[in-house]
Amino acid sequence: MKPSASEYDIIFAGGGTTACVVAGRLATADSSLRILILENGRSTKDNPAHVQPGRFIENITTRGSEILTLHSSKPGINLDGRAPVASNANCMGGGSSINGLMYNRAPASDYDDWMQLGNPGWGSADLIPLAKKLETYQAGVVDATHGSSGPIKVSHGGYDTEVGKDFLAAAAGFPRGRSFTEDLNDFSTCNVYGRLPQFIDAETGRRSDTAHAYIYNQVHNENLHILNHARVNRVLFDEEKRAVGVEYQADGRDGAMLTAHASRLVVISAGAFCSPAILERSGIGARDILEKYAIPVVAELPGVGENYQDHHAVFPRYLAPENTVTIATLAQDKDGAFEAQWRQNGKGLLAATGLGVGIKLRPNEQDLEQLTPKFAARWESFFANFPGRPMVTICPLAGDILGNSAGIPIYNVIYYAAYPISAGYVHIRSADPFTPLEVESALLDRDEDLLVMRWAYKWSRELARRMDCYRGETIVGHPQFPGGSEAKCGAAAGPVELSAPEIQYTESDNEAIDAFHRAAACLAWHSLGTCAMRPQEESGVVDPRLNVYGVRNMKVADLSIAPLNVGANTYHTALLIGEKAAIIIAEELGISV
Ligand SMILES: Cc1cc2nc3c(=O)[nH]c(=O)nc-3n(C[C@H](O)[C@H](O)[C@H](O)COP(=O)(O)OP(=O)(O)OC[C@H]3O[C@@H](n4cnc5c(N)ncnc54)[C@H](O)[C@@H]3O)c2cc1C
Repeated sequence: MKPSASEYDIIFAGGGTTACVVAGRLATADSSLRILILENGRSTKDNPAHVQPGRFIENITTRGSEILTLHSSKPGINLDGRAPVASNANCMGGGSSINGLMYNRAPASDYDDWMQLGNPGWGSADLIPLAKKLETYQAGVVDATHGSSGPIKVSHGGYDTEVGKDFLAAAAGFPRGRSFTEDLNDFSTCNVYGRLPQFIDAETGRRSDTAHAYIYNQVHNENLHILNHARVNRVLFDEEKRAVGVEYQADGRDGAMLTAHASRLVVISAGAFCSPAILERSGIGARDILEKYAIPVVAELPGVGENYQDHHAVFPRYLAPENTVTIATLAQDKDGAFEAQWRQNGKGLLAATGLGVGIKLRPNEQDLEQLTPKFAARWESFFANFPGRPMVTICPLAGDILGNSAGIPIYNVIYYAAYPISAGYVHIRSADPFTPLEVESALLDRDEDLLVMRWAYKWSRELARRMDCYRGETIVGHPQFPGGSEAKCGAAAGPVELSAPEIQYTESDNEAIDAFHRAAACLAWHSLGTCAMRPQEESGVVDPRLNVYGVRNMKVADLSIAPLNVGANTYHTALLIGEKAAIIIAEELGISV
């Protein structure tokens, strides 16, 4: 699967999550198609760092890691001048090769909204059959939405943590009127607790990423070529604005600038940060940005790089008893028992993530009071008539997402806002592909977004302190409540009673929570929206067949095409976009996938 020539039928700029689905489906359908995938990062094939689920925190917390590209955003207006860091995966398989493996499907109404924006074929009725097609569901009943023979494996992994069990037990006793479900991922269920499956193969305990599921299993196909450490600079056009190939740099900054030719199609699939950047370097974008960097205008599309969205997340830290098994326990496995077990039967802590239960939470009337009248307009227009839409997702992690080096057992009770209102942008700062991008994250820019986080903090803490494993809060990783406040954080001997009264927060406490969020909220690695699939006159970049407006033979296929946010972790939506893109391209090639 090495490049043998510079002539191809289809070239993919980026070999991430979505690209692997599309390229893999097309290569399977027609092995005579000459396909080239140019991926900036390394190969992930059978690399334990990528295939062992338990190592995901290690992947994302290792400083200076080659598999994560960091983007320093502009200081946020609601963040006391803090400049949040956004990041994307930088390796074959993209996010699917390094992410937290959490299987979380968005509500059907999100895709129906996409369709109503002028995108026929992208509604839930079109996409749910693809959700079935792409998966082998090992986490419960195969039914109307879950599949049994797709390439992506979904299970509960190889190890259930006590932290997860404690969370569900606390939820059962927490008197706030939410029940339980067997399936949080049927595209409509919301506001109930349950298990959240993971992208893990139940039989092997391996991560189910798109590089292994769609590409690496096609070694027999000599027409499917992968080039790693190849950074796409720009797309090349003929005089009729037909994309005819790409210019890319191999092996880093000092590598040679090469070209590869595509006779049929160039697919940009470099993710929400890098796809708009490739478009801009190719002369597609807002005129003033292109002219600023002396890039000849090929197509004037002011929407390129705009509409950047993510989820806003916080990871409060709670203390657990000394022998609590968390993901950090893997580091203490000096005799290699976890490794041996994983190799023997795909079970144990290496076949787990420490995640696995949670709730997609919506406010009831009592909660809406806490959200104050400022939130009323947003509630009425976006949530009230869509019962499948969560306001936040809350889930415990047996471990510390920020890396727990001190050896103290820690668990997080993570919450993230499912639909922040704030939206930012991503643009180039130079025609040079190695210059860092200009990113405006808009994290918590809107006061309504801060209100949602305040509510989520209180809710998640009430659950956390009822968990059997609760031994109090760490001081760092929580609001600094004023002296004498009932809400003050610190170590505790054990959990409160399930029926204990909830903490009553004062106005000063609320201010402390907001200050904490300004200082600690972060982007959730769920970036999307920067090459939006919308009508061109509404700042659209691609049409419903993913064609870039104003040029020919060029499509975008990744999460950048999402016109609106989705209320769930985004791997699943990337899979749907990949399956849909494969069908669209196959139709145009006259083959079937
Ligand atoms: C740390 C992390 C944790 C996450 N956890 C979860 C989770 O638990 N559950 C969930 O559902 N989702 C999760 N996500 C989100 C999910 O994985 C992503 O949204 C999804 O994988 C994005 O898919 P994509 O195809 O849009 O982009 P990507 O998968 O990011 O693919 C883009 C690819 O393009 C490559 N590239 C970029 N620029 C160039 C260039 N110039 N030339 C060549 N190649 C280039 C990149 O290296 C990358 O491989 C997580 C993401 C991250 C990063």
